[in-house]
Amino acid sequence: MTVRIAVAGASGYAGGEVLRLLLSHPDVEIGALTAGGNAGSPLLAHQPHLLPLADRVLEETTARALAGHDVVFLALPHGKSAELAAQLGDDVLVVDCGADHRLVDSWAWERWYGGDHAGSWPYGLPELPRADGTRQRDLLRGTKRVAVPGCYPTVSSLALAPAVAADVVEPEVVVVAVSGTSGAGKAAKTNLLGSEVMGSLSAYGVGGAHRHTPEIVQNLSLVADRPVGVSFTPVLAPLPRGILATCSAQLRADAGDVRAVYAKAYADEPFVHLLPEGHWPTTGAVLGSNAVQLQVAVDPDLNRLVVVAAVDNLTKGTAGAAVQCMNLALGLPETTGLSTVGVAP
Ligand SMILES: NC(=O)C1=CN([C@@H]2O[C@H](COP(=O)(O)OP(=O)(O)OC[C@H]3O[C@@H](n4cnc5c(N)ncnc54)[C@H](OP(=O)(O)O)[C@@H]3O)[C@@H](O)[C@H]2O)C=CC1
Ligand SMILES: CC(=O)N[C@@H](CCC(=O)OP(=O)(O)O)C(=O)O
Repeated sequence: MTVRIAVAGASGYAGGEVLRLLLSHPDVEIGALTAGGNAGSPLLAHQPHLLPLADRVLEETTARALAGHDVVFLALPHGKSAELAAQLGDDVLVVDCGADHRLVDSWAWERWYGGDHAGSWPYGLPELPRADGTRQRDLLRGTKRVAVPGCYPTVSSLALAPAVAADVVEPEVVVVAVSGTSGAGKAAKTNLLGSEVMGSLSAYGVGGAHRHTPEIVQNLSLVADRPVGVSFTPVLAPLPRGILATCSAQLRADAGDVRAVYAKAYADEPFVHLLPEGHWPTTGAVLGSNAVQLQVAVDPDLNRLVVVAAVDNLTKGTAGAAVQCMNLALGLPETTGLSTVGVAP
């Protein structure tokens, strides 16, 4: 089977990573590549690493340019996907890397993003356990629409889901996650341009103010089948890629062997790995791979669970998840075109 794909937002970080992965995917032929203001310029001017596509010129992002493809990846700024997606046929698989279709509740969309809610699509975190004992991947098989998760919700939901699902922690969790700058996208922002970010770490969206808070709440509440409170603090770090999340929650008195809970939860998952005891996740180890590395510890003085998790924000945090979900939706082996091997050093 060969599927013809288009990428809207091909000049950006997420679109570029989708293309990097798809260039190694055996079942894909790359069709239209579109952009916003950079339409008309060569792809190579924006993605110098994508040499096999050196002859490609970016087109304007329109439904017409994206028509005639089996799969369309949308890697556009928030709020730009919904209108475009509505113009793409129901028979086309649309994989949206943006936030437009992630949140189920309209009030949450309006509070955190503003404007009209476009409705929710099947959420693209295949490994997420559901309260009924199934996994989220069951909702992705054969779907024609996928809402790819945000990068912070991916890593923190996977870090906490086993403990929440097994009901071994109190339903109030704390996440502090350090991210590389590519998470913010290419669009120039003065605080990302160099001097301010290099050699410095800075927290932002503090005090429950980041728009990923409701997404993490939504995921963990789905896992628990009851409301879960989330205190989330993101931190910007001077590195191009990667997120390291430190997540914690109060253990119940009778929690038992939490490590065994994690080992069982992810035993059959190809991309989520509980590291052997004594090893700790690092962003460097998952660079360019679709892997999530986890390690768990119990603070005996506080009886608190601490989970450390690492992902590459552009791979499992966006484009890798997008390709993984495409595989599921098309009935291909879930791991096709995706690696769990990072780049070191
Ligand atoms: N970066 C990350 O780690 C993650 C990103 N995402 C999501 O992926 C999406 C893309 O993010 P990212 O690649 O980082 O962002 P970038 O800023 O790097 O890229 C944005 C892309 O969208 C295009 N674009 C911008 N405005 C318009 C417009 N009005 N009409 C058509 N195209 C437009 C840009 O084209 P041009 O070059 O012409 O301006 C560019 O191709 C976002 O929704 C983001 O939330 C999700 C998870 C993680
Ligand atoms: C470092 C940084 O700025 N990160 C981004 C999150 C990127 C991401 O995954 O999320 P979306 O797809 O929801 O944009 C932020 O905090 O807004």
